[in-house]
Amino acid sequence: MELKLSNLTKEFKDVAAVDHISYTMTTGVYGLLGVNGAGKTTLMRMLCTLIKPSSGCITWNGKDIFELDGEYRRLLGYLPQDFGYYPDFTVYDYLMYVASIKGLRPATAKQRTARLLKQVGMDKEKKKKMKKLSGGMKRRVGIAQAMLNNPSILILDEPTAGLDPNERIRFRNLIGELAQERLVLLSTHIVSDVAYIAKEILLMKEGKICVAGSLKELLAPMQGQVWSLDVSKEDAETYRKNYKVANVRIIPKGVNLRILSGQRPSENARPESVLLEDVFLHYLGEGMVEEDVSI
Ligand SMILES: Nc1ncnc2c1ncn2[C@@H]1O[C@H](COP(=O)(O)OP(=O)(O)OP(=O)(O)O)[C@@H](O)[C@H]1O
Repeated sequence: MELKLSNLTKEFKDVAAVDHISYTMTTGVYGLLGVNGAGKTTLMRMLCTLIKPSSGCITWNGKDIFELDGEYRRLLGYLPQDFGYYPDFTVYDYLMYVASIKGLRPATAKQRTARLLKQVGMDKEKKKKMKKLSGGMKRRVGIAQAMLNNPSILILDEPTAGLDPNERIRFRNLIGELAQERLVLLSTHIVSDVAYIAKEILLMKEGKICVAGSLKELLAPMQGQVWSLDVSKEDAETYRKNYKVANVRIIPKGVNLRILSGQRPSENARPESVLLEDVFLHYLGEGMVEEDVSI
């Protein structure tokens, strides 16, 4: 099983939303990480054959996916960022309806729906109307609908958007489970969504993959470049101007900074182990501020 992107490009008027991407994926979870506007959705929509590339190609086991057409789409499950549902349908009826659109026979549809409702933990809620579900529950139904045809390729666009931390963990576990026998590509701008479960993480910026690999491979080159430093509020401002600061935390004596630097930024700086957040900042240029710190 191999999904291969070769020199894949999608241009809209004056923007290259996806810019000459080449990458090969097999089974397991692939995490596509990038800030808003990086090109994640455009890439995923091409992988779902919803839009055609401007140039380059995507092949599944060596064959162009647009030529495979329906044959490819039968292997595909997709959860778009805003997935449409009928608010007055119950969860069960909604899934049965999607199953019929996907061309499943009624007996298979019933069987799959029952199994998926259990797998995504929505069995008890199956008679609830879609409009009455929480954000996390809706997302779980979203995954279930994408899984109805037992796809070999599962594409999830921002599946954890709007979820609380518990739902996020639950979701990660579910995705990890589903990826045992299929290719799962999941986009997010939340680092922790992919840090634990992705076999490979692709960092995307301005239409390009700037770095990709396993968590270990992404962390290794940055060892020895992450520091923790306690400073006064006044000094913090200077450090923030002069260094990439991955995190700012108020402490009783002032401010604790997490600094990315090839050189020790101060004698008092303590080395820290690298996190995926640091890699994100290093390549994508955005850090995190834990608290409201107007310094
Ligand atoms: N149909 C379109 N027409 C014109 N420009 C578009 C179109 N779709 C996307 N773009 C542009 O392409 C770029 C990438 O957008 P895309 O939605 O793929 O990014 P993203 O990484 O999914 O962002 P987000 O996390 O905000 O959804 C953006 O500059 C966007 O404005």
